[in-house]
Amino acid sequence: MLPESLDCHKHMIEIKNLSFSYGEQKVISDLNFTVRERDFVGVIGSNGAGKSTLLKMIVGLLTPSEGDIKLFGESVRKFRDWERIGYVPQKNAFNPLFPATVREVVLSGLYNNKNVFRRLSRQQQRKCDDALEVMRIQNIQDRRVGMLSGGQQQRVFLARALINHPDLLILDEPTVGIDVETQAAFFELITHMHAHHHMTFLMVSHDIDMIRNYLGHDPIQRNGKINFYSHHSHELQNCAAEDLQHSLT
Ligand SMILES: Nc1ncnc2c1ncn2[C@@H]1O[C@H](COP(=O)(O)OP(=O)(O)OP(=O)(O)O)[C@@H](O)[C@H]1O
Repeated sequence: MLPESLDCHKHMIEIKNLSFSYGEQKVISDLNFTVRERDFVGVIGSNGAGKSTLLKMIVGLLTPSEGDIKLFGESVRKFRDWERIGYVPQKNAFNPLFPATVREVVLSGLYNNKNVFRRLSRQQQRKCDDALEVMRIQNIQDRRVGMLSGGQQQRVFLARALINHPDLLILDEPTVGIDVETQAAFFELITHMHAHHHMTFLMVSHDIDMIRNYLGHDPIQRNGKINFYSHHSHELQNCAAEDLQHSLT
């Protein structure tokens, strides 16, 4: 562990004494956990362990029964800067009749209450082109999303999450329904983003091999049936070296 003075990595997510129950069923109990800038945290656990519930609390879709979550230093209850966070929920599926095209869905990642009715700028269209290219879906951008395969739809959701260049990407089993080849390419892409673009990741996955290969064999923390694996950049490199590397990439 580095001394406090060298820990220059900001806290992206701070979880304190967090508990959550659905009625009588307690799903998360007294969880304390911190995700720092540039960490890659993998969350593994059996079905029903509470992983999705945890992510939903982090992105403000569920309210904790007890405790608090801070995002970029601010309580999730007051947090408004959602553009800094990309979130891909589990088991997305569009109704086949859903009328939007791939491009429209990806662009919708840019909308907030303020600009939903504004004309999109050239820069925003470029961001969309970049996100489509990264997920290799430029060739299907004019197709209706409801008509695509599950794996193609998942790529659309990922492109939508990436369009704002978020600082923090939260992914709930992002490769479910994606073929093995695309899964490998996807993991390569996100590990590249982590290593070279200094993004922070929190990812639920059932792919224990991928998690262990990238984050090590032993969980750094357990809560009930949930195991947390992490690549702590702040423990592996000192900040000056990292900043130099950042300025060179
Ligand atoms: N809306 C809900 N109302 C009541 N109980 C729920 C609700 N959503 C989830 N649960 C229950 O809470 C528990 C945790 O569910 P959650 O979806 O967080 O688990 P998970 O670890 O993500 O599981 P999986 O790996 O199967 O996706 C399960 O027992 C589930 O049945």
